[in-house]
Amino acid sequence: MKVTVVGAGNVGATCAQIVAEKNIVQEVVLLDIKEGVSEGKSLDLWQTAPVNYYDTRLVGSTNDYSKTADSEVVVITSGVPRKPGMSRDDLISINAGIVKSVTENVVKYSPKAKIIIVSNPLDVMTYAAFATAKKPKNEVMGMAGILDTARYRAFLAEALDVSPRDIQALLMGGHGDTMVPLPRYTTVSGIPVTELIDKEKLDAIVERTKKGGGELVNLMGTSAWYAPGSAAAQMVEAIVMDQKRIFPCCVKLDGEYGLNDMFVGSPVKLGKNGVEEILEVALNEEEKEMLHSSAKAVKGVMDVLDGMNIL
Ligand SMILES: NC(=O)C1=CN([C@@H]2O[C@H](COP(=O)(O)OP(=O)(O)OC[C@H]3O[C@@H](n4cnc5c(N)ncnc54)[C@H](O)[C@@H]3O)[C@@H](O)[C@H]2O)C=CC1
Ligand SMILES: O=C([O-])CC(=O)C(=O)O
Repeated sequence: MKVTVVGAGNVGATCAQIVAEKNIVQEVVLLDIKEGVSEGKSLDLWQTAPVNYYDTRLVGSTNDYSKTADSEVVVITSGVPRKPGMSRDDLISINAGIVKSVTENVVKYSPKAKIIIVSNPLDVMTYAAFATAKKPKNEVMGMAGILDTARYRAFLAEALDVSPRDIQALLMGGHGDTMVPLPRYTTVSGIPVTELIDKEKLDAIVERTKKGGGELVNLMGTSAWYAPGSAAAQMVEAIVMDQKRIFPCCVKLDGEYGLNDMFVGSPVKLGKNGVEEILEVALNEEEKEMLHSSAKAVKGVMDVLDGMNIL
C-alpha cells in the first residue's frame, strides 16, 4: 500500500515521517516542485528506519507524479504558509492555483485515492480540491479539526494537570478564528469538563484555541508543523487501517446542520472508504448560531475563489 504526501516542506515532511514511523504502509512518496528537496528528505528519513525500527520505504519525487501512481491516500500540503500579520485567507491567491494543479495530477495517477487537504485556507482549499477532483465527496476531506482539538486538549491538560490522553473534545466549523470548540462535548475520562474547570478559565482556553495557529505564527515567523503533520498522519492511519475513528474533519455538508454545499469541520467516521459517515450531533441555539456564522465566513472566501474563475 502506498501513501503520497505532496509538498515536502515543514508539514509534508513531518507527516511523511510520522506515517512512515507508524509502519502501516509499504511506501510513502514525498513529492515537491523544488528540485531535489523531496529526494533529499526521503533519503534522510529512510536513514532513520534502522534507528526507529520501521520498514516503510520513502521515495522522493521532483514533480514526477508517475511515482505516486495508485496511492491509497494522498495528503496535499503544497502551498505557501502565512507570516505574522497575515490571515489564512490571505493565502488564497497563491494556494488555490497550486491545489488545483496538484489535485489534477493526483487524480490522474491515483483515481481511487482518498485525498486529504492541508493547504490553507483549509476549508476553501478542500472545496477547490473537491471541485477539481470530481470525485465522490467521501473521498475528499480537509485536516483541521484534529489539530484544533489537539490544541484545545493540550491547553486543557495543562490547566487541569491531567494527561492529554484523557481529554476528549469536539470542535466544529471553519479552520479560522470563527471555529467552534464545544465545551458541552468535552470530557475528561467521561467527566464533563465544565465540572472540573471554572467558566472563566474555560472561556480563556477556548479563545486561545481559536487563535492557536496565529500564536505559533507569531512565535516562529511561519506556521506550525509538528501538530499539523501528526494530525494529518492520524487521518491517514484511520483510513489505511480502516479504523472507523470519529474525528472532526472538513467535509462537504449537504443539509447536515442546516448547511448546504458547504465545506466546514464536522464530526465524521474515517475508514477505508474515507469519510464513511457524517455525524449530526445535537447543538443548542448558541452553538448552532456560532457554527452558522463560521460557515458564513468560509462561504465568503469560497465566493472569492469562485470569483477568481480558476476552478
Ligand atoms: N490545515 C491545517 O491545519 C494547516 C495548514 N497548513 C498549511 O499547509 C501549507 C504548507 O505549510 P508548510 O509545510 O509549513 O509550508 P512549506 O513552505 O514548509 O512547504 C510547502 C511546500 O510546498 C511546495 N510546493 C509549492 N508549490 C508546489 C506544487 N505546485 N507542487 C508541489 N509542491 C509545491 C513548496 O516547494 C514547499 O516545499 C500552508 O498552506 C499552510 O498554511 C499549515 C499548518 C496547519
Ligand atoms: O495558522 C496557520 O497559518 C497554519 C494553520 O492552519 C494552523 O497552524 O492552524
